[in-house]
Amino acid sequence: MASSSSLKPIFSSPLTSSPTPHSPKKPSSLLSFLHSTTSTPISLKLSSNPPRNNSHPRSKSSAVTNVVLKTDTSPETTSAPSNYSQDLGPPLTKPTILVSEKLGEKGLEVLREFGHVECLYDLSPDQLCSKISSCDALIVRSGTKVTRQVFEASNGRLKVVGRAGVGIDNVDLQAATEFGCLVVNAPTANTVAAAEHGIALLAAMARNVAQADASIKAGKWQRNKYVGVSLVGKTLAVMGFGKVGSEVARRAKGLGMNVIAHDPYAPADRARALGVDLVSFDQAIGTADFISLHMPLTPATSKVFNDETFAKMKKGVRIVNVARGGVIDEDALVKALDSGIVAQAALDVFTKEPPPKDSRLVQHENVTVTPHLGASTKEAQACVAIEIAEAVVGALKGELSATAVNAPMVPPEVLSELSPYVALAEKLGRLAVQLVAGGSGIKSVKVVYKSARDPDDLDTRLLRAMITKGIIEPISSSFVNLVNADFTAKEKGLRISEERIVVDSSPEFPIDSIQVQISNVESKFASGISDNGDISIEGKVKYGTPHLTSVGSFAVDVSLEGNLILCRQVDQPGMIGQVGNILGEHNVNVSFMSVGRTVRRKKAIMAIGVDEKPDKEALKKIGEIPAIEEFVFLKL
Ligand SMILES: NC(=O)c1ccc[n+]([C@@H]2O[C@H](COP(=O)([O-])OP(=O)(O)OC[C@H]3O[C@@H](n4cnc5c(N)ncnc54)[C@H](O)[C@@H]3O)[C@@H](O)[C@H]2O)c1
Ligand SMILES: O=C(O)[C@H](O)COP(=O)(O)O
Repeated sequence: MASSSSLKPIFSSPLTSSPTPHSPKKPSSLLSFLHSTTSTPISLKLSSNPPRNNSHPRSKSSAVTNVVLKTDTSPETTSAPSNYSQDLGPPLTKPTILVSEKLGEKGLEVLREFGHVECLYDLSPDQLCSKISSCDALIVRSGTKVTRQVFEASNGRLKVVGRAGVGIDNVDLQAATEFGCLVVNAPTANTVAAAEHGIALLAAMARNVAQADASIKAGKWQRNKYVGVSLVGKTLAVMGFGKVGSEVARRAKGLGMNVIAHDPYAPADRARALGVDLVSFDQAIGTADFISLHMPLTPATSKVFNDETFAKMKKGVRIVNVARGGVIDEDALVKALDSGIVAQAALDVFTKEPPPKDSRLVQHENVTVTPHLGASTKEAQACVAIEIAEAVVGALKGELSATAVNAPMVPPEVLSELSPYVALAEKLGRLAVQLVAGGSGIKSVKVVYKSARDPDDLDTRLLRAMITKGIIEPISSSFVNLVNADFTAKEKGLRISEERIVVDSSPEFPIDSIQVQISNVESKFASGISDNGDISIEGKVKYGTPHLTSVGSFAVDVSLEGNLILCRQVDQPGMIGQVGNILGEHNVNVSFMSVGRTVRRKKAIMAIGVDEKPDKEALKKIGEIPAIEEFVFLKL
């Protein structure tokens, strides 16, 4: 509801430095969405903020002592985290990239061309935590645990974690998301290597290769002891029919095996195309002679092979695991081996790596082991290194990453089409929140997108993220980006609902207008309240730039650049001149002006775009003009 006391001038807290006038820039990069306020007036600043003890997700004022892009836009005037956006050309300092496990030389070359690369292997958790606050990116394999403590210790500096491989179970994704840190992986480069290793273990296990090798090297000649079993004609159950699983299936078919698979999410036609039947979990484990594991380690798959499930297997089954040790309850497997339910196992991965030296499982005579070598071929490692280096450099440069694990994937063509609307979305969020009295207590925001396109043909995730950023950043110390927008909104109890309305306009443009409504709050500016009692503002993209087109029930038309003064006045001649004169006397340059009224000679709203923030004296004089009933100064 509008407060009746809102007829007084509203002063926002002053900027700590004067903004440099700039034309709005289109956010040309993902990092713009990830790490900076988009298309706002930007000035290059050297920031040497003292470290702040931020207990939670990336604060805007996090400690950075390098060049940052500071956006002088929020009422709280806090500095944005360091940024290497392409928008302003190459960064003045090189980002620091920590590589904590061995990475192929070609990948390191890609990294060195872009940043300062530090290869520090075998860091303890404490060492990693103390190093990470000076790093912009971290590249790991499966041996480094990227825990919540690592993100906390990074103090907001870590922008991207690159996993040089597939499995991201060693990265705390929830924490990464909360801290707005992008996680990328290299999902395809080691697929064939892992599949080949699975087949190698399958054959080696069936023919006792490792045991026979050890025996002959120990001076024995045990031809009868190491009689094997044949693969041809046997049933192989592939558990997890993804990239590696399907390559294993293809190869096993070539060996003459009957292949079935279990994967709750795999499309049946892909399996059928390889001549593989998708079956239930129980059917797979109950009928297979060999079981090969290829699912990820998740809460749902953790120890999914346990006493109960081993009991359902065909006696004498043989198991290969090149996925993750954690999917097997290792104590249960030892029991199943001892009882003969499982005749043999071949394991490349373990719950704890390396496994304890005295592990009964590793030492079991019917078990063949390798030290997590699935991805370790020269070819795969060369490809993985290049793939992850390019992904990390791309993310630091602000390019879209095709392998982001914790951010919505927006195809480049959609991104380029949405760019001006992304800028509009953030500005509308930023304006709407500044109309709220007290600036806080917002619980419910509705966003209405009007578009000529079918609602299903409109991906609004980026826009929602930027509206969230626009609303939250001015009123809190949270740093919001594409990765953590939904999380941050939820954490703050802010419900953002979206409505898409199909309108009769040109489908050439993805969006006709965006309206932001904030309900159940009081407003500093009574005229910002629409007929339904919500603060409501609407904007459009015109000539490629964001425009404000309505405030409450008043139509205006002002380009969203610089700052904005909204006045409600009696609709009478001379108002523009009076306000313009005051601003001119105080050396404030007016960039745009628009007047909208509901009824002639009654009430009108004047929207004035200004390059500089008027001083208190100028704002006081505007407030003293008798016909001005209320006004508000807003920073974009
Ligand atoms: N040993 C190694 O060096 C090595 C190398 C590469 C991959 N891997 C591991 O192999 C696994 C598979 O890798 P990928 O590249 O094929 O991944 P992927 O994502 O392409 O395939 C995983 C498949 O598992 C399926 N799945 C998920 N939950 C399941 C469940 N409860 N039951 C059955 N299937 C389920 C998914 O639908 C998906 O199809 C991962 O754990 C990865 O980390 C290990
Ligand atoms: O998930 C993976 O990509 C594999 O397990 C490979 O892990 P590595 O990079 O530690 O060899």
